[in-house]
This record gives sequence, C-alpha cells and structure tokens, in this order.
Amino acid sequence: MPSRKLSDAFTSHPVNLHHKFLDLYSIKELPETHAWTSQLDDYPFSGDATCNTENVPIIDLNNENATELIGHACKTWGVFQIINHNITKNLLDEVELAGKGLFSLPMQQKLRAARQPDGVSGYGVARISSFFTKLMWSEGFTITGSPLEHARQLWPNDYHKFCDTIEEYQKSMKTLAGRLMWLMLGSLGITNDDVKWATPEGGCAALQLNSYPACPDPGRAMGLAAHTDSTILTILHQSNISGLQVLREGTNRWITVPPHPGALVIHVGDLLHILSNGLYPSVLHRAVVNRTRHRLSVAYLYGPPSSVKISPLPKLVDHYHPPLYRPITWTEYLGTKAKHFDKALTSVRLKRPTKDSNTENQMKALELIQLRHRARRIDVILRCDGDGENKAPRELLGGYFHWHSNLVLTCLADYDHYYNATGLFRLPGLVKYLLILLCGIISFLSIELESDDNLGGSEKAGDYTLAATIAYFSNDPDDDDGADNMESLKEMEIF
Ligand SMILES: O=C(O)CCC(=O)C(=O)O
Ligand SMILES: [Fe+2]
Repeated sequence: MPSRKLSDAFTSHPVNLHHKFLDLYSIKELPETHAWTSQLDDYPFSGDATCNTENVPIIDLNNENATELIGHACKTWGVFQIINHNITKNLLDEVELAGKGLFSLPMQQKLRAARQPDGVSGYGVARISSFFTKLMWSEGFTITGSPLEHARQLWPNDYHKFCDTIEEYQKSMKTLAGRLMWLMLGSLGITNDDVKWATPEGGCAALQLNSYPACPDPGRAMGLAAHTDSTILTILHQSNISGLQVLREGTNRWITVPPHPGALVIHVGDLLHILSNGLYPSVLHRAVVNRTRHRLSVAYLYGPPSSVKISPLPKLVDHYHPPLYRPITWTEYLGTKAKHFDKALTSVRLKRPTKDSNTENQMKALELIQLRHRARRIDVILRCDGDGENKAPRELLGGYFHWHSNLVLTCLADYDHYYNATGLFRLPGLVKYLLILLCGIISFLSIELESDDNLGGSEKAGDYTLAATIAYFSNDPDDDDGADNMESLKEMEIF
C-alpha cells in the first residue's frame, strides 16, 4: 500500500542530525565541521566560477505572452523570476519578519520544535546534510499544513501573530502556485482535460524558512549545498540579500540570481521534470553566504496531491518520445530523494533499449518471422492437400485472404527485423499500424469465411494470424510487453 501523506515520506529513511546543531550566530571563526573545500566534494563546488554574463529571465505575469515566456524559461533555464504576481510587498515583509523572529530565538527554545528524525516539519539543519561530510552554514524550519502546533511549542503564550502571517502567506502562495503550474503546463499544450488532479483545491505544499547567518569565512562555507527541489515548482522569496545561485543548463557555471525588488524566484522541480518527460529540467541550485549580513529565504514547495501518481503526461509521449520516468507519488519520490539524493531522478528513470535489448528485439522479430513462415507453410500444405477441389468459393476466398494477410505480416516482420538489425530506416508508425490493422481485419474475414467445414487447420492458422497481429502490435522496441506477447503466442501451441 503506497504511503498517502507527505509525513510518511521519511519513515523508512530517518536522519538523526540532532547532534549537529550549533548556534551559528555566536561563532567568530569557521569551525572545521563547516569548512568546505573544492576537493571535498566535486558536486557542490563543481563549476565554482560564477558568472553573470546572462541573467535569469524576469517575467511580468501581466505580459500577454507570459505563457510562451515561461515555457521558454522553463526549457532553457529551469528557473525564472516573476513580477506582478499579486503578492503584496506587505505580506512578503511580514513573512520575512516572522522568519527572523523565529530564528532569533535562543537555541533551546527552537529545539522545542525540532524536526523528528523521520518527520517532515519542524526546526533543523537541512535534511540533505546527511549526504555531506561537512555541515552547512544555515538552519531551517519546515511547515506542512497548520503552523499551530509548532508555533505553540515555540511561543506558548504568543503564537497568534506567527500563525496568522504564515497562514495568510500559505493561502496566497497556493493560489499563485496553482496559477503558475497552469502557465507552465499550458506552455506545454496541456489543458484541464489532461491533468484531472490539478484543481485549485488540489495540490500539496510545504513552507521552508531558511536562515543564513553572517559567516566569518564565507569563501569556505556553504549555505545550502547544490540540489534540485522535489516539487512541481518552488516559489522562493529571497530577502534583498543575494545568495541564490543556479547552475546554467549545459554549462559548468553558477549564475547568481540577484534579488529584484518585489520579484519571486520560480524553480522547476523534479516532478515537473517528470511530468514534462524531461522537457523542463529541474534546476540545480545552491545558496552561498556572506560575511556581514544575515540572509533569510522563504521557499513554498508545491506539488501534487500526495497520493497521485505522477508520470510523463500522455500528450507529451509518443512512439518517438517514449516515457522516460515511471509513475511515482510525491510521498514516494521524497522517500527516493531521501535515499538517493542527486540520483533520485535517475533512479525513477525507465531503462531505454540498450544494445542488448535491441538484440533482444531483433531476436523477437526473427522469431516472429520464423513463426509466420511456418504458418504459411501449413497453409500451403492444407491448400495443396487435394481439399482444394472440394472447397466452396467462399472458403477459397477465405484462404486467399488469409494467405495475403500472412504475406503482408511476414513482409512487415522482415522489414522490422531489417530495421532493427541495421537501424537504417523506419517505416512511419502510423503506416505500419494501418497495414497491421488491415491484416487483422483480413484474418478475421478469412476465419469467418473458412470456419464451418473440414479446414480446421486453416482455421487455426487464421486464429494464429490474428494472435500474431496482436503480438506484432506489441512487438515494439520500446514496449516491454512484447516478450510477454511472444510467450502467450507460443503457449497457444497452434503448431
Ligand atoms: O535560500 C535560497 O536561496 C535557496 C533555498 C532553497 O533552495 C530551498 O529551500 O530549497
Ligand atoms: Fe531548493
């Protein structure tokens, strides 16, 4: 039974990082536990050179071409900033203040709301910390659903203000996230009919407050190590202090996303990467720290209802664009991420035909050819058996039909075998399927016409032609069921 709630995500991958809490605000010298070096880990520091010769697109949501601009940004960057998003400056300031209030509490007080090792919400170091030997120069607070329980732990008598602000922010973010998701999906040609779960009420989310205290040695520290978000999309509010960097698609360079007054940063997350069948890549990003200023960011992590299976959208999948990822719920994906981290997307990727499976397909095609040749031989034997003289005209017509559908199928099998063996040229799928469909109809007619007397063998051959037609439909290089169909075909033991 798959897990239904987001909070179930980490039960099988708990991380105990409680011993790692340090009060970063009072430290005057970077401790060894927090000193990152480029040799330490090739991943977070690779592409160390930052360069801003190009800028992350800023898109005005009032622009009449917003959908196209967003589509282009998702495809080429996986990140963009938005303005005119209808979230008031006042609300952005309030949520920032709420976060600052929380992180400025004494450590003992914050620890009252510490995240459980197998939990999602609460105070703690970044969950991805368990994948690194060095610690990050940050602390975080995650809120899923109502902030009430944690707020009461933090401020037993005075939690209302925090709760009101967070709840208002969550409400506004949900509306904006739904709107953005539809702009993103719309830019892929997806409509409401294609994604039934994407309703205004649907969708799950978590709010992540990140705090990056001023750091005595920012060049050797890491605020938040490179990662992609396990979301459909993330709406990030960064205070007016820069720190967010994204890895430019196809390069090895980190680009700083400069704070733009009133703008919100939107990340393509792993689940949109899956839904779009890889067309919109999730963006790799990290947060760096600075020597003098405390930086705060608020990430709204938006995803589908937690028990909905996410897979490449059927509209974006066809013979030439087979699905790249297997279906997975958000909860399951979070569990996968907790286990595999940066290999999570790869771990849900479907295996593409390799050289070996191509060989397998060639074998399948060859087997099919051999079976078809046998069918033809039996047909010929039956027809030359002397019965021919006694046949009624419609039976002869049936035999004729049968013979020809056999012939076309055999040619197609030969052709596909040739294609698979040489990779030279492929018959357009539609033409192939139309021909096969025609064969199926002809075979059916041939059974109807031949059915009622002494041509039992030929009737079986007719059955066989139909079965082979079905198998042929499935005998596709990208279809794992092809082998099963061949097996059931053999099990029929027609010959
Ligand atoms: O603080 C930032 O700029 C990045 C935060 C982030 O990536 C996250 O919360 O997932
Ligand atoms: Fe992130």
